[in-house]
Amino acid sequence: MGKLLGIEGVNKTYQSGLSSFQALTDIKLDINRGEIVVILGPSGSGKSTLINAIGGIDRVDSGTIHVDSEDIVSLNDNQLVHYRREKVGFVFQMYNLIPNLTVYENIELAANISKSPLTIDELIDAVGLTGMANRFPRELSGGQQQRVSIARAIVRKPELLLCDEPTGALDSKISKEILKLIQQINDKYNTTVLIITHNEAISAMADRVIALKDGKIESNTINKQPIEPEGIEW
Ligand SMILES: Nc1ncnc2c1ncn2[C@@H]1O[C@H](COP(=O)(O)OP(=O)(O)OP(=O)(O)O)[C@@H](O)[C@H]1O
Repeated sequence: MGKLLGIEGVNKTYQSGLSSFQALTDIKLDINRGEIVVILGPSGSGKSTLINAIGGIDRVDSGTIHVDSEDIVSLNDNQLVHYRREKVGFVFQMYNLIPNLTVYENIELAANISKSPLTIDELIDAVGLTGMANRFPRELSGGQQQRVSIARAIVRKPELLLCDEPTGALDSKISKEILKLIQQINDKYNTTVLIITHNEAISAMADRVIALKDGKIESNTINKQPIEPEGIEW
């Protein structure tokens, strides 16, 4: 399998006015290529801060974050843009689709900044949206919108798919379908997947479960028998 991500000694403090808040403390974490990792923790535990640092959206104060052999902490802003375009796909709780673009065009926008994107029509089929290429986001259900956002995230074939509460706005049945799609993508493209959630049930489908508490890693557990998302007891 081999290591994809190596995090060492990462700290992050937010300043607001005169007060400061330490959101991440001495994070150390290795993740292998092709793993599905669930990052669990209560609100405020630092999950988004950690995933945003891994995705090159946000900067940390100290430490190293190696993706392949490159330490992204040492990259300048332009290099970081390049890193995000080449290696990272993001999925958020609220889909963040562009309302006046169709399904096809939302995905195309992301494809356009890649040298060799996946074929959009094939991808629309693969995420279960056959026949919906010309619909606008408002003509889709929440689950369907999340499928578009997943297609948009993977059209550039990223090594890392970072999902921040991907099922936070969906009911349990649709959530399982979305998690199933994420698992299929992991299988098909060997994409390494990080899923942030406060829903402990989702950890049943993970290869590795990281528990965060007060900005620290409380546990890092290998799940020897990950289950299919449809079997998750919500
Ligand atoms: N830009 C910011 N400025 C100041 N404090 C921040 C900022 N962003 C996050 N924080 C604080 O850092 C802590 C960790 O936030 P983070 O969003 O990483 O937590 P989380 O585990 O993702 O929480 P949630 O599940 O609610 O999204 C929180 O206490 C939050 O208030």
